Amino acid sequence: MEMPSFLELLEQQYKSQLPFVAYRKPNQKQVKALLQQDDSLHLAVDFTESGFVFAPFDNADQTVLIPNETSKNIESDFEDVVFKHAEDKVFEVDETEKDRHIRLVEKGIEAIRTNKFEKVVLSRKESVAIKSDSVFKLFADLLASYPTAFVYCWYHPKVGLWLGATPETLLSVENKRLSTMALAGTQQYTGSLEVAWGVKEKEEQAFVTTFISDSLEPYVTHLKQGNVKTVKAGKLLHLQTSITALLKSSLKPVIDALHPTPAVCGLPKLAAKNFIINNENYQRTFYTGFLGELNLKVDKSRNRNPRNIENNVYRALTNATNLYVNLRCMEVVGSMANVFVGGGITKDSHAESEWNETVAKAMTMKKVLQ
Ligand SMILES: C=C(O[C@@H]1C=C(C(=O)O)C=C[C@H]1O)C(=O)O
Repeated sequence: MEMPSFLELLEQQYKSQLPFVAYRKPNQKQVKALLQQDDSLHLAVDFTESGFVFAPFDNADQTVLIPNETSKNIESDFEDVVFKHAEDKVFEVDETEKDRHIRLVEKGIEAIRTNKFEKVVLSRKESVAIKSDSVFKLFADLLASYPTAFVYCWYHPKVGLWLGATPETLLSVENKRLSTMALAGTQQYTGSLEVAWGVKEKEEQAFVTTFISDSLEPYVTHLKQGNVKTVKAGKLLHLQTSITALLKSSLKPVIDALHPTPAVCGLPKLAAKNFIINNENYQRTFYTGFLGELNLKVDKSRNRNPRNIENNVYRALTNATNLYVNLRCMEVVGSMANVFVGGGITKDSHAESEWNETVAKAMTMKKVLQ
């Protein structure tokens, strides 16, 4: 399907107030969408379901599912339209918000120094006016601006409308092959990937790697960790370690063990999570939750020519799950967008730098909103 017709179908679905998700996986051209045919709220309960999941930060809350079988599947190759952005606009600093975030970070550092936990990820929400006349233009702009991210637009009339371009995989499983990543540590990209990292960034990223490997251990075999490398996400750089393994259990216990990882919550998990819930002055809802394909059947046969009968007999249907952490995202409410941003706090954090980091992260979404 051509991109304009694809976007038109999404627009019709949205106008009819019916749930849908449109998404493109990192470094791919193909944009897919699931269009639900009624407005019921389906839930993923044990992760044996098939469809697209949208899970909140707090795993005590419900995970929404757009079921695969009963939804209409459409896809299109994204044509790279060039979007003209004004030179990065300088947004005015909201001094009240800055003070509030700095006080929150200082409280976090204090809690770490008095041994309440080792790391906590603290975040805030910022409301920004939407200049664009269509959310689908925003979506297309995100697709064009962030080719290496998982880019999505998700809607349910009973939940809301979210868009994002996340650099972080929570978990990918194809048949039994599992891959994930430990992503943390942030600095601005200034033209090179050859950069030095401070002790604070190296330590906070190492916390995430250790946690992920330890959490996976009971459920996998052949666990392997790659080297730590620098990766680019929009105008930011992060430290990343790839982790692979063979899954020997079902999905649910693995997801429960991983989510929320110390990349978005902290360590130990429960103490950090309680601190976040009691001290951030807003509800994260789906920010730092996860989203993506759950148990979708993908055709992995090498020869896709339908006339090649021999190959089709051996068509390899793979069961694939590809989940991403909901970062660099926004919730659209009327003509405003709530942009969500946070950063990892350790004993070596400086509150002012942490504020600046959230300002830089907010630009990922603000760039398409300006
Ligand atoms: C919490 C966010 O990002 C996470 C925190 C990072 C950090 O603290 O350096 C880096 C990448 C993400 O794992 C966010 O983008 O809001």
